[in-house]
Amino acid sequence: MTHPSPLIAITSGEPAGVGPELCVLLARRRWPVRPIVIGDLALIRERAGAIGEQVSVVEFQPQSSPIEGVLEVHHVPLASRSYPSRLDVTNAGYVLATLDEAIGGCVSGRFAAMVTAPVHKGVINDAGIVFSGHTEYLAERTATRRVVMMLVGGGMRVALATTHLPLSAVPAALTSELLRETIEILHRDLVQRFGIASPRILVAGLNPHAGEGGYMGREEIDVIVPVLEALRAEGLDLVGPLPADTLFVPDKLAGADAVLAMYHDQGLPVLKHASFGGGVNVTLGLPIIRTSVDHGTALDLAGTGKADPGSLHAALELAIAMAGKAREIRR
Ligand SMILES: NC(=O)C1=CN([C@@H]2O[C@H](COP(=O)(O)OP(=O)(O)OC[C@H]3O[C@@H](n4cnc5c(N)ncnc54)[C@H](O)[C@@H]3O)[C@@H](O)[C@H]2O)C=CC1
Ligand SMILES: NCC(=O)COP(=O)(O)O
Repeated sequence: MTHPSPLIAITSGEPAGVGPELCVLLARRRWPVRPIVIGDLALIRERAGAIGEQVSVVEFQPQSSPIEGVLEVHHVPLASRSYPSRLDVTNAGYVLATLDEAIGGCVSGRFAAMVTAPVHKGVINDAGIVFSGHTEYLAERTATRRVVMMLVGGGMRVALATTHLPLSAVPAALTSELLRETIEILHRDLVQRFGIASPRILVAGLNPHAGEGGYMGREEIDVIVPVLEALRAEGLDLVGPLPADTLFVPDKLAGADAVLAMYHDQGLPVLKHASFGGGVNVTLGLPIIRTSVDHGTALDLAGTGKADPGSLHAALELAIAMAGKAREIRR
């Protein structure tokens, strides 16, 4: 008996950005799952036309069998017609509706995972909706108290202890509770979602030279070291706190399964330098699987067909691998 291919939701993101056309390009490849784009059917057809892609775009019918080379779209209507590069606050609710559709489908088990094309945080906030990113939105919508953002690319996995907050707010946000829970989630998901039996995690310090014995900041002494010692006593393989400037040299990374950076721009520039266009953003700690592109809406490229689909492809590949691991665990 043949099993139907798992469905994976691909949210098409900000309609004026490159997300819709990157979704169109998914149809060029054969996937071992059934990718279902979530977005406005007419928009996806329009963007396929704009970039000269000859692909049949049809409305997703759960009862029908997938047809090779045909792009299936679960239709969520735009509020207003969208034009490449032209942000429109009236479509902010639409963007969130596509996310809600995918989240609901993952929670109910209809979708095996969700993959997100980029959204524009600014225009959603301009519409009067407080929104700092998918990561925080997914946590709220799935009632998950703590999630961890991790990027995968260039042979590295880089997780973040803090994400979208001003740099000046980072030290106060780095509490023992946050750090402990972040490391626990990272360790657990590396085991369960990535199949790494005993992950080794390199942990960065916050301050230059990891605080230089307290002369350049005390967060290492007061927060990071005590948390690492407590978790090591529970059997976790943690190295650090390491000075962030030399943590990413190849010798240090060899043998490590992941790096934990203390803030967004401590970890991500290194990873993006190594993998931009092919990196993947994963949200750990959720009850569902979510991966995403490593780039933003690229409004400067929207509608031109010049945007590189590599990161969306890598995000779908990783979601497929993670969904496969989840099926193995359930068996
Ligand atoms: N996963 C998500 O939803 C993400 C959303 N964003 C949002 O995107 C918006 C724009 O952010 P920016 O900082 O301008 O970053 P961006 O990634 O949109 O653009 C930065 C540069 O990278 C280029 N670029 C981006 N994606 C590309 C691709 N696929 N192929 C070729 N070149 C590409 C752009 O043309 C631009 O020159 C912001 O609102 C930001 O919050 C940013 C990162 C991730
Ligand atoms: N820098 C990563 C980013 O902005 C994407 O965040 P999210 O929307 O995946 O939470």
